[in-house]
Amino acid sequence: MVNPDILNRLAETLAARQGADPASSYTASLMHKGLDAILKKVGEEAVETVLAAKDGDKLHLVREVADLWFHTLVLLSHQGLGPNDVLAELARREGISGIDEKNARG
Ligand SMILES: N=c1c2ncn([C@@H]3O[C@H](COP(=O)(O)OP(=O)(O)OP(=O)(O)O)[C@@H](O)[C@H]3O)c2ncn1[C@@H]1O[C@H](COP(=O)(O)O)[C@@H](O)[C@H]1O
Repeated sequence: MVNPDILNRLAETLAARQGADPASSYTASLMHKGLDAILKKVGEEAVETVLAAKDGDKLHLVREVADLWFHTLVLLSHQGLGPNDVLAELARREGISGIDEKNARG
């Protein structure tokens, strides 16, 4: 299994790209273009993910989801957020669903 720390390492790299010379990297260039350009990429990658899922090629799907995750991480970083904010929300929901299951069982 791949070490999940990759999300935090990538987030640190993305934070370092904020304000860097746009000519120095893809991420620095995208962040320099601003929120609308980042949102456009997130939308494109979401559509490409849907198309990959429909074509039945699992490697293609994994690569498109990686592109989508990467661009959502760029979005989070641009907004002063990071993967831990999303993981905390998922953990909170896991707690909620645990409570719901207990209630459902009576
Ligand atoms: N994980 C990624 C990553 N995933 C996807 N991409 C880029 O996202 C783009 C995907 O867009 P497209 O498929 O539409 O390809 P494109 O035509 O080149 O994109 P556009 O010019 O149309 O925007 C490609 O340029 C990919 O290289 C990524 N670019 C960088 N990273 C990581 O981010 C970190 C910082 O990267 P740099 O900013 O490049 O140093 C490094 O650790 C990289 O590994």
